[in-house]
Amino acid sequence: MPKHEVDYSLYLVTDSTPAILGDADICSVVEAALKGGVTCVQYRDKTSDTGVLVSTGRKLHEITKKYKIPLLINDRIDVALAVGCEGVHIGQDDLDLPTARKILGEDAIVGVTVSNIAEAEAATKGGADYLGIGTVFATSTKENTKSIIGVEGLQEILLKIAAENWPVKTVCIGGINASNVSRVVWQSSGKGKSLDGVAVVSAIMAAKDPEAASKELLQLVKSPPAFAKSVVSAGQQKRSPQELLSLVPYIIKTVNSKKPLSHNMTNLVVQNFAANVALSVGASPIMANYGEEAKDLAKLGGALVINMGTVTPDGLTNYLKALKAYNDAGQPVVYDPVGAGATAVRRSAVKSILGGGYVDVLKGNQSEILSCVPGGSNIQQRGVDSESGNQNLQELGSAIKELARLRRHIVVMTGKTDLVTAGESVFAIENGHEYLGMVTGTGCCLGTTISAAIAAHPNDKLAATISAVLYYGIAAELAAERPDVKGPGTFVPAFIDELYNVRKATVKGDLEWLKRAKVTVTGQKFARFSTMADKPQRHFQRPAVFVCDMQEKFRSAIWKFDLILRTTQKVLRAAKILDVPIIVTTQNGTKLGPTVSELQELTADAVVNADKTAFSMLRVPEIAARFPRADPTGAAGPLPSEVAIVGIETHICVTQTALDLLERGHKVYVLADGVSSCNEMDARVAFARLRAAGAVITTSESWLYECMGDAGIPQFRDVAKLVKETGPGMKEVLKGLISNL
Ligand SMILES: Cc1ncc(COP(=O)(O)OP(=O)(O)O)c(N)n1
Ligand SMILES: Cc1ncsc1CCOP(=O)(O)O
Repeated sequence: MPKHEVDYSLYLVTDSTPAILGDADICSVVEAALKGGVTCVQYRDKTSDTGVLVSTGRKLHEITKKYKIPLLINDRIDVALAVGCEGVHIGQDDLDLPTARKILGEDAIVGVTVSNIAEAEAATKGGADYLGIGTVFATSTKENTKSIIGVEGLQEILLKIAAENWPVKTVCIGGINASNVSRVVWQSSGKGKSLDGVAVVSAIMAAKDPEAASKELLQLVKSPPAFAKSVVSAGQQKRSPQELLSLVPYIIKTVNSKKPLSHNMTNLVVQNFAANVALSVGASPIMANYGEEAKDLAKLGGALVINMGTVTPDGLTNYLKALKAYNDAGQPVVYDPVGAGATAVRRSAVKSILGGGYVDVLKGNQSEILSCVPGGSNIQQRGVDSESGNQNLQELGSAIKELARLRRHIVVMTGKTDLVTAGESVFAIENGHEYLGMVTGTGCCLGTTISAAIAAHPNDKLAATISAVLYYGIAAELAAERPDVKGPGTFVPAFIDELYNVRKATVKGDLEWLKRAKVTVTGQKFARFSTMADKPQRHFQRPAVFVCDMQEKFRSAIWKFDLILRTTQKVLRAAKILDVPIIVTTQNGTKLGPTVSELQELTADAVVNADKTAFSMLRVPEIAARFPRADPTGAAGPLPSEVAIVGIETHICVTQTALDLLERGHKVYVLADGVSSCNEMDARVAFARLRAAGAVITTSESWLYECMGDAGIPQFRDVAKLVKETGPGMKEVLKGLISNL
């Protein structure tokens, strides 16, 4: 097998010690593991003499050859030569890489252990085929490990490899097993960086059934963990503050109606305060610090808050148990690293928690968040200034953006200006009051408020988090302004009241409070919340584009498919310019193929991209959740969306989607130059039906101009340019598709 084709997905490293192998036979264990799907094997035997190493190595090679899987020898180049196997794995203290390469030749596979960027660079430049990155987690299999690097150390090395485009494969090693493998693989991928596989010893060599263990591990390597299904998408991050503001009432109302569980593992000082805040914001609090309970609690659809304000060794064990339980259940977690940089114990607790699971939201003040930057932050802690052009605010924004990207979660940095990011835009929120900083526990209770919002909105955690921060800050302003509030002491009960009052007002449709919102993308002007009565910035308040089932298999069957494809491309390009969310579906993708290749890149940022079997796109739960029953006043539901539909087939999926949207009170634009059916007549009849049902049948160009509403909007020039560029082609589309409708 050419070495560039080696699959490192599940790399078995053997161990012959009784503590791991027991009395099993190494060859039988390796063969069982190969049957289970192991993709690469390393013979690692630290105790046998050379004769045994060579004879066992030869036996193992006979077996691995049968499965067409490469065999490597740990440390010993002489043994690898004697066995005639595919290569070696060398550590930092073994024979050097150039010598190994010289002896074994270019065709041999040479892997090198690395635990930091400098070692990774030297090994890559020295011609290593792959890097064994570790030790990730402490493991009893190898006690004399130089450094435990955690998932963060692993991520840092992978990021560097991606940034430098180093041509080297990567596996991680150390403490990898079925309970953490999909998380580690997932946390190590994204933004160009990824692992090629994982290396394990005890998870297979010590397993009762090595074949079953290998099968399970391989499956876990290839499947994302439960919590990955609802991470913030690129499309969600591109929304404007205005768009996010318009979601706040809906988010607060959903917390009110769902009453989600807010499971607080919080410090001794704020237990009571946090429980009362949870009740005021409409959540159902449980203050449960015993980790064993978390498995059951995680099944109740809520969110977990880990607040390490009064951390203890027992507390840490309990946090890690709860974190795992919520991760396994795919339920969200907020982590508040209280006092993170203050003591060595807390610094180590931060590492354990961030390395021990996935947190959806990391929330803390400036110094706490900067203490969570791997390797420490270079930013001088000067205090957050409110000016949008402020240098420090920009710097802090960049630091938390990096942090959010690295861990693929949301970061909330509180201060005079609160900053929120999921790795792209940094949203700055300037609501709140100085009393918040004069009362113990207000920061902690923001974590509780965020937990309620993300539990109620697991599919849009960014909007939920921003809503929670705004709601909390504005309630504080309202409380501080009350005549009965004389200082921090009287502020506390008033604040709890105002959290309650704002929620109740929102449920009744009174959104006056939200006009105080000051949210912006750092460096830009504040967005203002506008009700429908205020002058909208864009003609359409809540536009969206639905791309229905534009799949490979339909290409030849659909009447004028190539023409509707051109329209779809134009509409999607315009949607990107206008920041209009894109929703995509495929119908029975395994059978009918993916979305056509021409639309892959244009739909990469779609806020939903789902496969379905039902004909209506609204039957996809994720889409249905985004387009619930609307209310034109915004009082009894979100404001109506204005949805443009392109895709196929006009008389089936497009029709059913349009009817479902209309039934939920949304406005529907069916773009006649962007939809089609196999049979032209079916499409014509469908148009008549849709028009009668209240849909607007129009052209893409008309919809785009209506969507913009005003040539004064900043995006107008780009959209007009796009329309002009595609003009001649579109004439053909219109003639071909709708001249005879
Ligand atoms: C795939 C893989 N990665 C790392 C190691 C560790 O090798 P080394 O540093 O030489 O330590 P020992 O294995 O000799 O204890 C490995 N063996 N395989
Ligand atoms: C060989 C090696 N190198 C770093 S950790 C390790 C042992 C990994 O063993 P396990 O998979 O049982 O944790």
